[in-house]
Amino acid sequence: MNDAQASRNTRFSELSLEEVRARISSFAEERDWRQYHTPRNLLLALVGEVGEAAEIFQWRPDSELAPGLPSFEAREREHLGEELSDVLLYLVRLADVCGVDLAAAVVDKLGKNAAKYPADKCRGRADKYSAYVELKAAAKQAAADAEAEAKAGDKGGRSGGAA
Ligand SMILES: Nc1ccn([C@H]2C[C@H](O)[C@@H](COP(=O)(O)OP(=O)(O)OP(=O)(O)O)O2)c(=O)n1
Repeated sequence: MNDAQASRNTRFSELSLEEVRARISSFAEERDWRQYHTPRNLLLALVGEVGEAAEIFQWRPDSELAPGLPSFEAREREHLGEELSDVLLYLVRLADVCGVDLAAAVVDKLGKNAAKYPADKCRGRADKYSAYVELKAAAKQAAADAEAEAKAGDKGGRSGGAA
């Protein structure tokens, strides 16, 4: 990573997925909108908002879309933030009404991704994991090990947990 790339890296403000879940849930309840927030409607709304985010990029030259979007004006970056927020809000709400613990699912998926794409084998290559045929068995074993470890930790946590 060069200096220009490093200087673009910013941290997000603190916000948990649980807080987002609770706030969009209250927003819907206060408006009696649970009736509209069905899994299908929310998935369609999510895809629609992805399209709105895509509209911001479409037809622009590659030179304007370098990482960090250096040529974007403040209002354009704010607009992008609004559309990405809509995507996140509908995604979290969709997970909620589908009974998916999105925070847990994300942590689990990150672990699976790491097992499928070992850094030492994949660094600098964008191949799909299936290209690493010789690694598949090892990745599967690593995923199984991670699951067994998580289960063991879970049991330990439960048995040692408070009331
Ligand atoms: N039935 C609805 C309607 C809206 N929202 C919330 C979630 C989104 O964050 C935002 C979406 O609002 P709009 O449909 O008005 O979409 P935009 O904010 O993108 O407005 P526009 O389409 O004018 O750009 O409001 C919601 O939860 N449920």
